[in-house]
Amino acid sequence: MHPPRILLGVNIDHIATLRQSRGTRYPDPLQAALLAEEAGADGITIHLREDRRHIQERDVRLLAEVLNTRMNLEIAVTEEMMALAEEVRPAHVCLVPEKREELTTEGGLDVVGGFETIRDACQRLTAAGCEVSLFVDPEPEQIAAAARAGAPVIELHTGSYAEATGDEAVREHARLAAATEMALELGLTVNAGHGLHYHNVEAVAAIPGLHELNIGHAIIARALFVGLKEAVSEMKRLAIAGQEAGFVAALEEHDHDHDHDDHVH
Ligand SMILES: CC(=O)[C@@H](O)[C@H](O)COP(=O)(O)O
Ligand SMILES: NCC(=O)COP(=O)(O)O
Repeated sequence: MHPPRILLGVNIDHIATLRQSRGTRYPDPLQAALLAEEAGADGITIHLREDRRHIQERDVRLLAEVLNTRMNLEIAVTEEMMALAEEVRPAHVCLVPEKREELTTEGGLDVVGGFETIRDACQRLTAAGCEVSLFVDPEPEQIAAAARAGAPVIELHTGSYAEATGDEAVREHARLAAATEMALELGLTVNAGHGLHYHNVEAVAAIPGLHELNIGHAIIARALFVGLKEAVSEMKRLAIAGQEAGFVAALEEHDHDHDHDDHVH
């Protein structure tokens, strides 16, 4: 059976990065979110960092009022962030690790190490009506812990894949595929994101069973040259093409295995 179409969540953090770099009112993340939705974004992702380097609390509250799709709010597991999420109640909350000195999110959440805190956070957010996702590296023990913690969704950190080249990229891609398969077997919904761009997105979208890709930096960067709507719709087209190619490849592999079995018997 044909899988449901893969979804694209557009991360608009870096619209706010540009605004904050001068303390102006522009460019406005709200305007970006609405344009992205018009271009086909299935959801809008924002990361409210503790240092407020880009998205501000005001953006979160205003976006909650104007979005036509769904908000995916990325936050660290701190009391301040948890209280805000419980108040705003975004459709999705993705719990992420955070370091002040990092340029961008460097690794996945350590669900094994912080199990009780993360399990309690999942319970609180679920009680507030949010669907919780945990941003994890493609590591079996982290995925198993995410399922035990009660998160219905994980987002696989694709940063290591995005940074790799040659054989290492092939290995990282295989890790993502194996992690997706394992998570699906545990009944989790599997999203993926970080560092995806116009040249590597198709291979990730081809992994069977992925639900949604969250992509920001590359889309906002391309928007400078082609406009945001074009940048979003091009990314969406590539994600869907990648998913389709993965589906065809899986069918061919299945047919090949059957032919092989027929010859053996
Ligand atoms: C958690 C994640 O991978 C990103 O969505 C995150 O938003 C990255 O943070 P910056 O946008 O600050 O790079
Ligand atoms: N969770 C990943 C995300 O939202 C976007 O990350 P990036 O494309 O800005 O690296």
